[in-house]
Amino acid sequence: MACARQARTWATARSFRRSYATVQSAKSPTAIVMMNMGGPSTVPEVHDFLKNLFSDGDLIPLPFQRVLAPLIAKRRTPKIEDQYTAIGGGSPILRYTRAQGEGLCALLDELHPESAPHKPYVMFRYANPLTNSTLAEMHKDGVKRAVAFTQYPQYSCSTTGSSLNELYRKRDVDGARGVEWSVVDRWGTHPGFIEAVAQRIESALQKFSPDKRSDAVLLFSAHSLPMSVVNRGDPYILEVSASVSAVMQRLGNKNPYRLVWQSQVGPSAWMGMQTSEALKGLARLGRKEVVLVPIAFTSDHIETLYELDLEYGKEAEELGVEVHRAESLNESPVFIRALADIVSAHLRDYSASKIGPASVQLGLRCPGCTNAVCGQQKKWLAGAGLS
Ligand SMILES: C=CC1=C(C)c2cc3[nH]c(cc4nc(cc5[nH]c(cc1n2)c(C)c5CCC(=O)O)C(CCC(=O)O)=C4C)c(C)c3C=C
Ligand SMILES: [Fe+2]
Ligand SMILES: [Fe+2]
Repeated sequence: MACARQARTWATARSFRRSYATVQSAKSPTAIVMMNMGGPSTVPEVHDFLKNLFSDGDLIPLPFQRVLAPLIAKRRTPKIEDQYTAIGGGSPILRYTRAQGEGLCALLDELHPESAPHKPYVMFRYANPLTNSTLAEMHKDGVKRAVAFTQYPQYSCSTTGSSLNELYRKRDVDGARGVEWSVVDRWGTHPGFIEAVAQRIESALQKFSPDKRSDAVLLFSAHSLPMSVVNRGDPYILEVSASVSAVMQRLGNKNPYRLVWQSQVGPSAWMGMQTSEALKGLARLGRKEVVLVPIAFTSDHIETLYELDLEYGKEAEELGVEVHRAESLNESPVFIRALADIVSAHLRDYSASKIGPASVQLGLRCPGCTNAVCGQQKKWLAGAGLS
């Protein structure tokens, strides 16, 4: 009985807090915070991007991280600079994320007028705009309600988890403090996302001559994960697999397919099979028509434009394999509509108290997790992120 009474009191307090915040934020925008890793927009920004990336203990825990991270970044910079030069002089992720955010907020104003106006903010983990500068912008705009919206469709502690941990560390900074936060932390099987990917695959299939089309192998390719992360119970592999299954179902399972993994870094064991090995293996088995499908990242980046297109493209040519890559989602209107639907449903269900500020799944730490910040971040978000 006492428990039920306590739960009712909490529910009333939360509902009061929400309506109070809504009245307070009558004139300030609802912030839709587009979280992602980011990328260097120009070649001279590569070094700082890598330094930030190797300094992130949630992604790559290193002994003596503060000392080692700058050294590793410096050593790796020339190679990665060459890759960004080869794809046109920088990462297009900021441009695409801004376009996606603007498109989705324009739709959201119609889909969920109760929380309008909606304003997109980009919050990158390793490249500008970084967390602090985004929070400063939100503070300037007087934001009181914000949705932290991960742009990774499938959840991993090394990606979305890292961005949320960083937000938690900055919870007392102006722009974050006193803001009512909620989180969209994964959406890898949302029908709109699946539809957008399926349409990209259908366009790629059209590039084969009709007699070869149904033989083409759909090779879904996602960024790999170190086995140490997989083995502590990270949900990413499962969630990417679920996306692939949903896309195949939408396509009516008309083509054979495999899910393979790319972009492993360093000498430790990573999730396989590697994409380049799979291409070689398929060629050996006489499968000479392949569609490469990026499934875990929605905008172009070095893994699509350099690794898939240039590196594997050349490899495929040598192997005599006809490869077409499914275009990244980038500014696909079907995809932008999906983003708007995802946030609109979240805002509706949250304001009706049907869901909490974070998903039930986000509340569960990986069974093998030893990162204390993950636990603190989840507790903070479960309390509506109010400091
Ligand atoms: C869903 C996507 C990604 C996961 C999961 C991921 C995990 C992960 N990555 C590293 C190490 C590096 N990743 C690097 C670049 C990079 N990573 C992703 C995406 C995921 N990473 C992207 C899209 C990019 C490229 C960014 C771009 O603008 O193109 C790099 C830097 C490049 C390099 O030095 O090779 C490193 C390092 C780890 C260790 C990891 C899981 C723990
Ligand atoms: Fe990565
Ligand atoms: Fe985890």
